[in-house]
Amino acid sequence: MNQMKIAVAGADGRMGRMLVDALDAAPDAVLAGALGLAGSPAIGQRVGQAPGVTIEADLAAGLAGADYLIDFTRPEGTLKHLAYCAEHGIKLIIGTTGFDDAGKAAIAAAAEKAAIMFAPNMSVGVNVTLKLLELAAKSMSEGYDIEIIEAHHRHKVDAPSGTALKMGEVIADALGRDLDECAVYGREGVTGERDPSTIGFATIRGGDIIGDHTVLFAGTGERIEISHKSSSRASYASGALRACRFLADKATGLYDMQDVLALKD
Ligand SMILES: NC(=O)C1=CN([C@@H]2O[C@H](COP(=O)(O)OP(=O)(O)OC[C@H]3O[C@@H](n4cnc5c(N)ncnc54)[C@H](OP(=O)(O)O)[C@@H]3O)[C@@H](O)[C@H]2O)C=CC1
Ligand SMILES: O=C(O)C1=N[C@H](C(=O)O)C[C@H](O)C1
Repeated sequence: MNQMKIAVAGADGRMGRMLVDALDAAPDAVLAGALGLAGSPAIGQRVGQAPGVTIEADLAAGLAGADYLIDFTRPEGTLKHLAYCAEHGIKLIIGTTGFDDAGKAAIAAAAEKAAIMFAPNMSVGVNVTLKLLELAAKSMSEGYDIEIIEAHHRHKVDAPSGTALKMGEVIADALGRDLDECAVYGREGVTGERDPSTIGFATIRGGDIIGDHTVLFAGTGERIEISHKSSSRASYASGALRACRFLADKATGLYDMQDVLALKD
């Protein structure tokens, strides 16, 4: 079998370790390289079951044998990796969240030179939930207040989560609204009555919560809650491998998990 040669960025991180394990278990893929942050004690450490793979800070060394890079790091790290992958035609699977508009534009531009998967949540369940939210928002466009509540572990550095923001975008699009104009990120003090055109966000951080998202449609006399709860990071890792398989025959272009799961209209 022709195995996919996949490198992992942030190989010593929570998702990086999970991805290395998933690659070790995948019959159609092999860990072909590993990247770490320069200065980290992880540099030079051996990872995975494939012989000779060590965590490298130097991109040329870490990516020498790879056709794919899976990157769950930080926006500044991903953008550095992005430039290298675009230049060398390495397919890039981006799970990192917290990009600003300039970062997102750089990803779109790089997709003209390499195939890129960019999704704030690679789990099948969350991506099906996005589809359910589109339907719910269209059916409850009047008379329902929409609030998005997310909870994550104490180490998470960005808020709201990339998934919560994506949920907001999907709902705003379905309602013909612009999320930048209607999002309310937290409330404090005398806020006045709720504006029905807004989409509210609430963020919880604590302990080892892997990732919970609930969208509340609160009407008169009833409320609907659509929730997804992660109980293992394995679902993100298996989604990332599925994304690699999807990119196998793509040379360029920007894709998301809705493409992988054929959930686009
Ligand atoms: N799309 C999805 O399905 C999912 C997305 N995520 C996202 O993935 C990202 C990583 O999450 P998680 O694994 O929990 O985070 P961790 O902090 O556990 O891991 C991050 C890794 O990236 C490395 N890193 C940090 N900064 C840089 C940099 N500037 N350049 C290169 N490498 C860097 C870290 O190195 P060091 O340890 O030395 O700091 C570490 O190895 C987050 O943005 C998170 O939101 C998470 C889960 C699922
Ligand atoms: O940082 C995390 O852990 C997660 N981040 C992603 C996000 O910001 O949505 C995906 C998942 O919720 C876990």
